[in-house]
Amino acid sequence: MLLILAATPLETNLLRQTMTNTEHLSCGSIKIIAGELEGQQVLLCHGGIGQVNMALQLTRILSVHTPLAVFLCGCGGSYPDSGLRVGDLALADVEIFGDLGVVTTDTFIPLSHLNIPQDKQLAPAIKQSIPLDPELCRWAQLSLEEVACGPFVSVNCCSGTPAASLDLQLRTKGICENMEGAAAAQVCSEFNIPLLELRGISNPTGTRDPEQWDVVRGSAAAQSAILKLLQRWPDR
Ligand SMILES: O=C(O)c1cccc(C(=O)CC[C@H]2O[C@@H](n3cnc4c(=O)[nH]cnc43)[C@H](O)[C@@H]2O)c1
Repeated sequence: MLLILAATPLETNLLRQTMTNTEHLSCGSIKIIAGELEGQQVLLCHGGIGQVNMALQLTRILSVHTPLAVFLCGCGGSYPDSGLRVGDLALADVEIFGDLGVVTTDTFIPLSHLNIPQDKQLAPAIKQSIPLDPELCRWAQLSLEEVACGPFVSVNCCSGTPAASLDLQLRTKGICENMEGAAAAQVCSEFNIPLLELRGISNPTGTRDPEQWDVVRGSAAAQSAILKLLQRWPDR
């Protein structure tokens, strides 16, 4: 069984319409839809917007269910030099906690670069970035015709100005910004479950001009790619 996850129901419309033999389950306060998609047994659910929502809900689900892999999908913002446009598809090879650190007058210091004493016996280590399963990522890249693969950046504070967007791009070399991926990557790594993250571009980062945003188009691109991957998923 595979777990398909998105932040919001808007990002799973197409998948939910395509699902067959559905059954509604609950896991605490989370609603899970169990069913079939492209011949695969799947669970589909929504983690909510933001890293805390996603970490909490995914932890709840993985405490009860053990999927072969988690497919995280949704929309995201493209960084200026990524070459990505609205409707394009992006695949994460690593997830970076983009705003975990300290803003000073002239720079940003990642939390991992501060000399914070750590005792890994007593507390979890600081993680600034989390690589996603390389085998799954490579398989997805080969299975999809047009997809840009690169670092994704998860933020609590989105890049709403050109300066913020450029700064994050330069610091992280990221191609796509979002608000949940790094949290999902950390939870999946804790549970030893491979994560694949695919996002359709809904907007360029650095602007809040509604003319340049299309969440429906971005979300549709990611969902179409998920359906394609399910058709090609090898029986394991
Ligand atoms: O109104 C704004 O300025 C604004 C800025 C960033 C995101 C939003 C959203 O309503 C979408 C949040 C949702 O979509 C993902 N997402 C899409 N584009 C971006 C982005 O440029 N930066 C960060 N997250 C983005 C995100 O994963 C959320 O789930 C509104």
